[in-house]
Amino acid sequence: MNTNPSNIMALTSNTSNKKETVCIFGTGDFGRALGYRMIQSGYSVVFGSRQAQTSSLIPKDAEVLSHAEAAQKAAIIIIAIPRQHYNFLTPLAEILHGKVLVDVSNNLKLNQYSQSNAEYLAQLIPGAKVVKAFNTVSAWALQSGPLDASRQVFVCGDDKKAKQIVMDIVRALGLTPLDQGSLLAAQEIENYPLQLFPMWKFPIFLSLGLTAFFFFYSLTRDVIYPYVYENKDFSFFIAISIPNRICPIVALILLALVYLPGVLAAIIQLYRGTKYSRFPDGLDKWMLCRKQLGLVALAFAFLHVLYTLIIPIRYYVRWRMNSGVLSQALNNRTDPFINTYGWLNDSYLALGILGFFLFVLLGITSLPSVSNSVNWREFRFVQSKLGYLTLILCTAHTLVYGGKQFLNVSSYRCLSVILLLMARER
Ligand SMILES: NC(=O)C1=CN([C@@H]2O[C@H](COP(=O)(O)OP(=O)(O)OC[C@H]3O[C@@H](n4cnc5c(N)ncnc54)[C@H](OP(=O)(O)O)[C@@H]3O)[C@@H](O)[C@H]2O)C=CC1
Ligand SMILES: [Cu+2]
Repeated sequence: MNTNPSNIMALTSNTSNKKETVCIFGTGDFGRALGYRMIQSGYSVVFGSRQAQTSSLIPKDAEVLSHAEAAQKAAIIIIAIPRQHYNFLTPLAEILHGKVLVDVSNNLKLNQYSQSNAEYLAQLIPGAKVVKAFNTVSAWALQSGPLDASRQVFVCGDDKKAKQIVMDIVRALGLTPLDQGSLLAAQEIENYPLQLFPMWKFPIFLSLGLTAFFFFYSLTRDVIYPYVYENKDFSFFIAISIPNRICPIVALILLALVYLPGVLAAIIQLYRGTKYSRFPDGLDKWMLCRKQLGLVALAFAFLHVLYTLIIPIRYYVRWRMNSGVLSQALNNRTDPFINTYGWLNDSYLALGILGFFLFVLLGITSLPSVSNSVNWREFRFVQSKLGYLTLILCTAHTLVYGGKQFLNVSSYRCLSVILLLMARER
């Protein structure tokens, strides 16, 4: 066993170009990819395999030995073998005693086993120091260079020193280790690769739901009602007018939902009189996907801006403007200039511009490369103070636009269409 400080020194110092020997059990896709990458980074690699023969696929600078022989050559052993074959390790328990065992395995289903693979390994070889790592990088990403995929490697383990050694290897391979704590975190780490955009699911489904709701609401109000009661065909509203009504509303609701859980959490903390208790599960998950909620909201706000910018070139708008001018001319009348309208219109546009500007600023500061360059206090300042200001500006923008008229007309129109439908049913 040689996990003494001199070894750790050798691993961390960049001046020694020959780093220590690492053993990899299993010459499958992942074992080979990892071995290849390690050799490139200056490590000596020994493979432990069932057949001690070199195939052309195995990196040529690596030795291939039996499991027992290979294990004796290194203090760190990476187990690149699926969990269901782990029991072949039991006879090797004596050789593996005191060594750092790195579990890289993944499962096929979420929570496939009650115990995480890494904990199972630790239980099989009680004398070894098990560290979970590398399961979130693919063999493909390792071979094609780290820039192509996520560089983050989640690491967890009960032995601090062992974890440190593994994190240094991760760094030497050009990846970014993220310490996730003790081996208890392994279950969660093993579930990561099986999840599909876990943080995006809720924001995306929510925005789709809201979009559908407001679409039918606006359809009833602006297309079906005029068609039924005034026999006017405004179906072309579906292309721009209705989307441009949906986008700001959904953006505003989502943005409000970014800040609502923080308020709820504060209320819960005040009510409970302590901040040292867990939040309800739903609130916890909601808090965790706030960034994604905010980014989806920003996308909707962006669409709203685009839809608004093209208003002057729309045929319908130009036609309405022209016919307004014509009817004034024909009736020999001039509409007076109303100062209040000037103020209302300009202030609602100004609020919208400022709100959108701050919204974009919020989005930019949530990018990892930007948020890494500011400290926690600065980040908090931008994300909370600026966030609330954005929310206020955007809400004011919407209200000045004519929330009152909008709601009155809408509810009246929607209700009458619904009543008509019900009457038809009978
Ligand atoms: N492929 C990938 O992109 C990733 C894989 N992983 C994990 O890495 C591990 C290996 O995956 P991968 O390389 O793709 O799988 P492979 O099927 O390609 O290789 C598995 C290797 O395990 C060894 N093995 C198989 N059966 C036994 C057994 N009964 N006893 C002893 N050794 C056995 C074999 O090596 P040998 O013939 O040399 O004995 C075999 O090559 C898995 O746990 C997987 O979840 C994690 C992240 C990404
Ligand atoms: Cu607007």
